[in-house]
Amino acid sequence: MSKNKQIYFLGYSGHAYVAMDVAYDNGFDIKGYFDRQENLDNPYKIQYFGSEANIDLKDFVKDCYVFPAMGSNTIRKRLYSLLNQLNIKQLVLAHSTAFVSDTAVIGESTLINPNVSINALAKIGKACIINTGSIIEHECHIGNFSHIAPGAVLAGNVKIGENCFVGARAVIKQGVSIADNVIVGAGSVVLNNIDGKGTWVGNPAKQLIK
Ligand SMILES: CC(=O)SCCNC(=O)CCNC(=O)[C@H](O)C(C)(C)COP(=O)(O)OP(=O)(O)OC[C@H]1O[C@@H](n2cnc3c(N)ncnc32)[C@H](O)[C@@H]1OP(=O)(O)O
Repeated sequence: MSKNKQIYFLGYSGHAYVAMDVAYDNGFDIKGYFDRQENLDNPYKIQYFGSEANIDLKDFVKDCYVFPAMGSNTIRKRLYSLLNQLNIKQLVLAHSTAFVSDTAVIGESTLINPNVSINALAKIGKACIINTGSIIEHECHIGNFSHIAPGAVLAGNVKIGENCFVGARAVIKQGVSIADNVIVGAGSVVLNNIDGKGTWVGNPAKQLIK
């Protein structure tokens, strides 16, 4: 099979399983995975090659793609940066049931899961997760390493910073801007801008102070 259809994964747990389904949906041959520890369940019956930190990764993967598939924004950012430094081939993985406008711009190593809609002129950063069934409306911007969880809705012109997490089924009102490093709880409804980092929950969303 051509190297253009061969891919290695960094990480092999719940989030990676979903990303692997998207890779298979795109006709990729998964060559195996790197992780700190071997996944002994190995539900996809793929080969383990050890930790990416312990080998000459670029030489090992040659001209194949590598996808950072960790649910943690922080770890995904670190792995993305490693791939970038080593000049290893990265790509956008988008499931065939997702709608992505031709006018949308998507950064490399971003995962777009089944039944997502990404509408006109949206801009999505690098190594983001646009999770199952979420809706990213026209002209939304999402910063690098952010995760939009299943079923979340970003109405038109919403801006989300870097390293954010928008919980499952959260709704962000049109035109709202959210700063870097913000967490929005599952099912929360954000009606106003969020200017500093922190966790916001409820309808209307309020900052969670513990
Ligand atoms: C494929 C996937 O699985 S992707 C992952 C999808 N997962 C999600 O979307 C989950 C998102 N996470 C949440 O919503 C979490 O509850 C968080 C991050 C907002 C808060 O978590 P924690 O900091 O652990 O808060 P904790 O559970 O201690 O709750 C603190 C308070 O906030 C309230 N609260 C927590 N989450 C929410 C929420 N989503 N909406 C409203 N209130 C909430 C709690 O009821 C509690 O209130 P109390 O103090 O009056 O009892």
